[in-house]
Amino acid sequence: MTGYNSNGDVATSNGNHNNSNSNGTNGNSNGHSKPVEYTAQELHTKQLPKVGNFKMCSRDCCSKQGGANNKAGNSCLDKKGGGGHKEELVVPTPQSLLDNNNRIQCSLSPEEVRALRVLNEDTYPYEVIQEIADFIVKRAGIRPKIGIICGSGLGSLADIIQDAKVFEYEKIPNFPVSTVEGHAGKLVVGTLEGANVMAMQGRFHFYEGYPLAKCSMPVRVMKLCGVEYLFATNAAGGINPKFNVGDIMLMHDHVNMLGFAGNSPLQGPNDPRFGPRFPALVNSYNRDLINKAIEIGKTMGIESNIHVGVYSCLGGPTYETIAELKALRMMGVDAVGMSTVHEVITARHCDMKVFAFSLITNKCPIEYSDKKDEEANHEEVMAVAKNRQKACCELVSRLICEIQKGS
Ligand SMILES: O=P(O)(O)O[C@H]1O[C@H](CO)[C@@H](O)[C@H]1O
Ligand code: HPA
Repeated sequence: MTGYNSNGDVATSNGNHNNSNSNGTNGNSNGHSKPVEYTAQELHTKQLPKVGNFKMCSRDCCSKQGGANNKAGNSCLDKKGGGGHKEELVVPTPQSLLDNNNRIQCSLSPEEVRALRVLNEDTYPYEVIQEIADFIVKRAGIRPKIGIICGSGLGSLADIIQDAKVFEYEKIPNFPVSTVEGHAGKLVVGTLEGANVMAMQGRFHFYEGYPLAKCSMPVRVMKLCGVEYLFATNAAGGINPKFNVGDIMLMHDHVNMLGFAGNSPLQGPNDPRFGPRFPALVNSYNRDLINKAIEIGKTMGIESNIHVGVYSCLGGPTYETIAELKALRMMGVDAVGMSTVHEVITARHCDMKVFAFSLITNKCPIEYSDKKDEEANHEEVMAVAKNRQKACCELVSRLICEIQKGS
């Protein structure tokens, strides 16, 4: 296995991470050029290459180009050599990096190694998150105070932002990409009700294959951009039998099912620049904002559609079984989804104020039935979200207006 030790050095599974081969000399025994040398500091200071230019390389490919077995060193990994991918940044397969003694043999630059490391590691170093935040703030020209995460089909929450600067996730260095329908994959920065805001039109879910720390990494980006308030929204199934499709549940607590299974966005070494090792989560959902939202709901004439309740996040992408739904209800859960909790944990860890709500897009069945129309599906989720986007937008804008009045 290839990995990185705490110094940022490339290491192989046998723990050998020095830059010499079995003869104690540098590189080239298999045609790949000199092994990479870099310091941990270097890994954190260089501009990152664009992912779009990456091309995969395998040992076979190297062999064809005269790589692994070529004494002349004409590897496609060696950009100075006679390799086939000279013009491109090559992402090597792990095997192609190892010589016959299982030692790293390649000519990746420190920047390339760092980009690969960020791509492959579960957690993001503080410095990388700082770079992403700087990238956004510099181009947006403002420091946002409120961060919004748009739930499935609720991307219109970002469409009401004025003087918007839009960043596609793909064009933000080291940002993951959205893969779910109803999550456009854009970051929108601008103003709403006079407040500087940034909104994620598209969030990252565990079931997309991202580790939780990666799913909620944008919350840390928000923090380093200057965000003080996180507004997290989601589409969810209503478990509380009093909830109807189209209702809004203001989250006042959560049950972290992924946490029960030993998974947390805060797993791994803790960086105290973000927050403490053991953060408390009681009072995670700002009571003042919940009360204000209830008042706003009354003035909007939708008080009977507004509830306060407990959300639970499961890993997805399957919707829940009847037995799971019954268990969740017994645990006091009112609405269920596949997101938000890891974002809230990350936001509370770095001391952001949190407001979150679920749009109830479907009623979860609690009895076995053959009726197909009682089964949850993503098309229905998005259709309901589209129908209720006006109310959700109004709630969010008016709450931001209240925050602005108080500041
Ligand atoms: O939580 P959001 O992103 O709103 O999306 C919800 O809708 C999708 C399922 O229809 C899942 O991703 C679930 O989490
Ligand atoms: O019923 C649901 N279950 C899980 N996630 C969801 N997202 C929308 N509806 C649901």
